[in-house]
Amino acid sequence: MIIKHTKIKDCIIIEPKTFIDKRGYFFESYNKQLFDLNIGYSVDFVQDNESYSSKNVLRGLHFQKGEHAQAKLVRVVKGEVLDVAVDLRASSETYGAYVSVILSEENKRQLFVPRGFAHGFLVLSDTAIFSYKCDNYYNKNSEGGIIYNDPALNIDWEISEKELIISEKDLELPKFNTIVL
Ligand SMILES: Cc1cn([C@H]2C[C@H](O)[C@@H](COP(=O)(O)OP(=O)(O)O[C@H]3O[C@H](C)C(=O)[C@H](O)[C@H]3O)O2)c(=O)[nH]c1=O
Repeated sequence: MIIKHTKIKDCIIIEPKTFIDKRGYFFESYNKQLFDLNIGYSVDFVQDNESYSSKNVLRGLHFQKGEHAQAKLVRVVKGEVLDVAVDLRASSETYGAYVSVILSEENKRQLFVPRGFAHGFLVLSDTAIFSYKCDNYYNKNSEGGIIYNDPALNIDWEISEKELIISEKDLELPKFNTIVL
């Protein structure tokens, strides 16, 4: 497992060791002992999610508020996405900053998004299967979000608005400077 730090403390890129032979490949997509050792603390994931999306679908930017906040370990099983995490931790020196990472079935890269972040992704390939672990259960009443194109975040999604496929719910998300965690 290779760990790569990003410009945001605690938001970590993980590249698992892949074993390739004439049959194909194998890699451990999650190993608690290795993960916790590299993250530096114990993360107890309790829920796995999977979504399937077509090209130009953008899901996000989402978070859960308060005690229902979720840390996520995200990866792409099929296809390729531009994955974005925004630091919403009020005491963080990178508050309001974001990291964007290409996650794909090819690079098998994973991104650990700690609690206190908004998360979203844009599908770059024809289709994408997105799979992730959460360390807290889904709680509909604590869902929050930020509109993906908020100038205050200035996220470069590298796509024009007219090409985007995005839910009505996500189009109505508030701006960064109005959110309450
Ligand atoms: C997240 C979630 C959703 N649902 C139900 C609620 C809706 O009826 C349906 C679709 O939910 P939603 O449109 O919120 O799905 P996404 O837009 O993929 O949401 C996710 O998108 C970004 C990328 C994230 O990081 C979050 O994990 C999550 O918010 O699944 C559940 O039953 N359990 C869940 O954990």
